Amino acid sequence: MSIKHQEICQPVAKQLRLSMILAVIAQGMKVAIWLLMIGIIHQVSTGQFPYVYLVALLIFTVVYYSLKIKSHDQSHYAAFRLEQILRQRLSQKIGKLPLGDVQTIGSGALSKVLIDDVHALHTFVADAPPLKAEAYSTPIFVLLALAWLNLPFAAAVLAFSLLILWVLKRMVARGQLFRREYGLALGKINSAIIEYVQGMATVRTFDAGESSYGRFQQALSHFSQIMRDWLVKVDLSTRLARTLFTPMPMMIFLLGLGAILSAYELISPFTLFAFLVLAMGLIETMHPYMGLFNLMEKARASIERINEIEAMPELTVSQQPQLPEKFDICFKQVSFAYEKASEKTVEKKTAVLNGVDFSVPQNSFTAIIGQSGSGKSTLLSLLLRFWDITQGEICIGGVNIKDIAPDKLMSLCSVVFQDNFLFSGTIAENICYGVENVSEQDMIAAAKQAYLHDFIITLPQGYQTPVGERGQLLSGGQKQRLTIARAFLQNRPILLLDEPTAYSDIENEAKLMAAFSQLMANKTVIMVAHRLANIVQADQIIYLQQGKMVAQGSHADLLAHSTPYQQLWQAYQQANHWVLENAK
Ligand SMILES: Nc1ncnc2c1ncn2[C@@H]1O[C@H](COP(=O)(O)OP(=O)(O)OP(=O)(O)O)[C@@H](O)[C@H]1O
Repeated sequence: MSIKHQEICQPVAKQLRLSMILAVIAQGMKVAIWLLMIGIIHQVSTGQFPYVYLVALLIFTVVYYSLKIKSHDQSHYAAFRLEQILRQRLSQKIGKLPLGDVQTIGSGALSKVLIDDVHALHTFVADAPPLKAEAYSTPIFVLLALAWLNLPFAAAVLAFSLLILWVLKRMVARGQLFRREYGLALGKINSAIIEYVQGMATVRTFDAGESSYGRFQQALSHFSQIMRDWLVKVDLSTRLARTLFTPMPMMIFLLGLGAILSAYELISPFTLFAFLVLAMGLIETMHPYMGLFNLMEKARASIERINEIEAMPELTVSQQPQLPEKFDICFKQVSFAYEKASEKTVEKKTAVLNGVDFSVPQNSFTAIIGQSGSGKSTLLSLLLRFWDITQGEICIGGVNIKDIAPDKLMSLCSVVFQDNFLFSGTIAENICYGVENVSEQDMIAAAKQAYLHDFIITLPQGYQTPVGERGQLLSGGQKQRLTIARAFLQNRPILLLDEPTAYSDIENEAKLMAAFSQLMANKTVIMVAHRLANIVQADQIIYLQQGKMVAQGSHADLLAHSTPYQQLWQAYQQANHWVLENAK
């Protein structure tokens, strides 16, 4: 096992070592059993009854199988333990990563690591240690036994075995090259299938599946091409090596050499027979080596993916965390750029926010407006430390958010996003999520405040209705109002709203805004909004354009002094007028 394997198996290293020691002793027993069998035939051929040999054979066989089973038990138990340890370690690690990184990797890829890769490692850890012990120790035992029988003949067998190993190594190297290409081609097919199946609704609506299906077809023919190339380039050497790995070539070699040596009376016919039996065993022990190699190759990619996650930088946590006593918010010269894999250097990264500087007094209402992509949602993500800012400082109550423990920071903020994640529990569980000891009365009151109660009571199971996986049984607006009900229950000092009326119709929007004004009372509120009508009441409006602040002030201030805002307001009025005119 390579260094990488050893590192990842460290938590169960002791148990794996025990498994290997037991496997080595078992293999020693196995060679002893072969020697006993040869001895029995020798005694029978000389007219003696091999009492002692038979008893010894029986005992050795029982011990051999017991050790072998014990060795496999140890490695399998270790594999189960390691699987559990790795899943715990990885989920703890994911919990400490910046949320933005978690979103970038994606839930699909992360669950693949936690489920498939950890499972692949289980198979490797369960089977590789005994195989490794067998593959390396048996040839040594066999060669020692051969050397004991006849040293020069044993040296010849060793030379022939090394030749076979050399051929095998060459084959492995060629196979390795192919394996990489094979992996890449298989990856392409997989993503083409996932894209085709997951995006089925879009695929059917827009191109009747032709272009997506075309991509899948392309990946498939690329894969077939690689397989054809493999047949031409690699298959010949594979078959050659497989042939060498059968007992036949070794048998021919031994019989040829043995015939010559016994013609010169250098070995007896019985020694030749003993060599034939033992050398067959030697060939047999090389098979686990091939199995081991296959296992290692399969585990390698999984180990790399697990290591990648374990090596990711965690959200930095202050050694002396502080808890703010006030809840005003301050963005000081904040700049930020998303790090993309293709843009490793800071210079190359495109800034999403550039020198943003504003304060939100405690219990006031600040609205963030701006064109799509101007960085409004990013601003909220930065306050929650989904990502850490590149330059500047964000403070709550004068405390830098990096000095607030991440869980405490979260406990200060209620968040209502455009796309709200729900757990696959009931409506009641989702409303009360993250809030302890909620009475039914309080929960219903919160649902009423969020204009959700009337809908819930129309459902046959009421508050106990399951919301489905990720809340898919509820509409976008219902999900959003459920999150608003949760925010009512949480009653945290800071409220962050990202397009809170995105899913509502005109009637509900008015109701929601009324609900929000209740929710916002005595809280520091930042609301990202597209609909300007909802924010004319804001104490302060921040207008972002391409990551820069172009205006700051109340609606009245901005209308009086900010040209960009005046233009925006005019455009908004015209659009509303146009909607009303056309609706008549
Ligand atoms: N996770 C991410 N990784 C890389 N780039 C991102 C990520 N999220 C957003 N961006 C980019 O950052 C810029 C700002 O995005 P952001 O979502 O903050 O804008 P926004 O003003 O909220 O837009 P909208 O009004 O459309 O929601 C966009 O150019 C977007 O492409």
